[in-house]
Amino acid sequence: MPDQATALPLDDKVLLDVKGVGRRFGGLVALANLDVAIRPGEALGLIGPNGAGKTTFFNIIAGAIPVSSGSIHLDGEQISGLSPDRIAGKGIARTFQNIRLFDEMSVLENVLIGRHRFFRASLFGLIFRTKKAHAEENLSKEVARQVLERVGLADKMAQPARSLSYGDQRRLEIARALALEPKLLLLDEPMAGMNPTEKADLSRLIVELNRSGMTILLIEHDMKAVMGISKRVIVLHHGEIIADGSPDAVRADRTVIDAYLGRRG
Ligand SMILES: Nc1ncnc2c1ncn2[C@@H]1O[C@H](COP(=O)(O)OP(=O)(O)OP(=O)(O)O)[C@@H](O)[C@H]1O
Repeated sequence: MPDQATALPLDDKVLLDVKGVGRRFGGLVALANLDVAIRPGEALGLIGPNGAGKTTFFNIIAGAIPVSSGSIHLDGEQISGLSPDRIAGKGIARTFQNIRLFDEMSVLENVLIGRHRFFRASLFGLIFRTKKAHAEENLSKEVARQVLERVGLADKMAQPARSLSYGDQRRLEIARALALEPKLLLLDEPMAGMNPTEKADLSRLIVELNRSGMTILLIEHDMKAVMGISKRVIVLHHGEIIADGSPDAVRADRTVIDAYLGRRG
C-alpha cells in the first residue's frame, strides 16, 4: 500500500502528470489506465517483473510510442502526442537500456551531438556562422564541459567513446542526457551489465544529481541499487500499479512479493 508519510510531495507542484494513460499492443494491455504524479526533486524508482510495462511507460513519456488513451502533462503543458524531439526540447531527457553512443566520436562530441539535435540554430545561421549560431555553439561547449565534469569524465573529454570502460560509457550516456538541461531525467536500467564497484559509483552519482535538484525516474532491476537511490518506488505488474510508496513499504508489501514470486496472476 502507498506509504503516505514518505510518498508526500516535496511541494504541491506536479512536474509530470500522467493521467489515465493506457497502451495496447493489439489485444495486449501493456499499460492500464495509469495515474502517476511526479513532483519536482523526486527520485522515483519504477520496478516490476519482466514484461510489467516499465519500458513501455518510459517510451510513452518520451514520446517514442503514442498513448492509446489518457494524457501526459509536463509543467502543466500537454506533451502526449508530441514527437520525441519536441518532448526532449521541453525538458525530458533519457538514457537507453542498450548504450547508444557514437563509438568513433570523442566523449565531448558525443555530448555535443545530443545537444545540437535539440538546440540547433537555423540552417542559415550554421552556414553563414551568424552571431547567434556562434553563441549557441559556445554555450553548448560550456554546458558539455560542465556535465562531463559532473559525471567525472572531464579528463577523458578528447578520447573516442569506444576507449571508455563500460561503466564510463554509461556515465557518458547520462552526461549526454544532462546536456539537454532537462527538468526530468529518465534512466532505463543504468546498472545493467555493471560490476558491483561500477554500480556503487553510479548509484552515488545518481543520488548526487538528485540532491542537486534533478528530478529522476529510474527503471532498475538491481533492487539494492533502486531501493538505495529512490525515495519513492512504484511497482508495475501486468501494466497496473500494485504499490507506490517508500522503499521499505514496497519491500514489505505482500502483493509485491507475490508478484515477484509469480503468485499473482
Ligand atoms: N512493440 C510491441 N509490440 C507488442 N508487444 C509489446 C511491444 N512492446 C512491449 N510489448 C509487450 O508489452 C508488455 C510490456 O513490455 P515492457 O517491455 O514495457 O515490459 P518491461 O516491464 O519493461 O519488461 P523488462 O523488465 O523485461 O524490460 C510485454 O508483454 C511486452 O511483450
